[in-house]
Amino acid sequence: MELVVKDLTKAFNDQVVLDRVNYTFESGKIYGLLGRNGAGKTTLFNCIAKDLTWNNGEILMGENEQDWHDYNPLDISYVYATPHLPSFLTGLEFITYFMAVNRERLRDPDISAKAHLTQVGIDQKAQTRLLRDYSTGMQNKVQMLVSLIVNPPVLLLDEPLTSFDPVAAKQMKDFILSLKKDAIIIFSTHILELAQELCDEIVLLHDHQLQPVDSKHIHTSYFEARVVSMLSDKTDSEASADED
Ligand SMILES: Nc1ncnc2c1ncn2[C@@H]1O[C@H](COP(=O)(O)OP(=O)(O)OP(=O)(O)O)[C@@H](O)[C@H]1O
Repeated sequence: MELVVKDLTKAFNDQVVLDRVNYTFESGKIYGLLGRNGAGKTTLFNCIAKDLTWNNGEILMGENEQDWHDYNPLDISYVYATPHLPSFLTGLEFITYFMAVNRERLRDPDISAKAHLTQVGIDQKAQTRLLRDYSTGMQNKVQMLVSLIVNPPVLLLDEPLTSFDPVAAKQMKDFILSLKKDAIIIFSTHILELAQELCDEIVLLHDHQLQPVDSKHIHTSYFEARVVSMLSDKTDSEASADED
């Protein structure tokens, strides 16, 4: 499966955020999306999820070029940086409702809502509390859970894991890795170590465009210097000097 972004342009009034962006994402890979504050990472995710309309270009999905087609927003699971949850429901009510509505898309229909919540560390007592009384980390776990209990061809994670305790973060990382075989996973982060640990490819959103970082640099000691250079508009020779 491929997710293809073709000549995508998105502007808010006269502010161009994405300018003829092109990229092909493939299933079986985890992509790390890096960029400076305000570069447009969330905007790109919102376009892919069809939460936003765009000015020009196309976003398509398909097995290969002959098969590229428009897609249903339900094909995209999107974990927002700030949880969007119905605060008036308990964790258990929400997951039970979500599973009923998405019954045909569940990864494992035999796992109960209670078991799912327990799996991500929301204990039985917390399960019957209102979501508005959950901590940010707990809300993020529930948000992540709803994206992971369905079987999405594309999973977008906007700055995930930042609010998780070390045990939950490890659990979620393992969960994300277990989904990689069948999905296109793109996550945005400012934590370079996390990108190095999880990602097969690193893509920078810089100067309104997507630029790959050569994968031979990902696991090197100078990765941080290379990314900082690329995001600071240094020339290649200046970047190499920083790496020495
Ligand atoms: N709904 C909107 N209306 C107007 N401008 C917007 C809107 N959403 C985003 N922007 C602007 O678009 C630019 C890109 O924002 P975006 O949130 O996509 O950046 P980001 O890369 O996710 O940033 P960060 O790393 O800080 O989270 C910013 O200048 C932002 O102010």
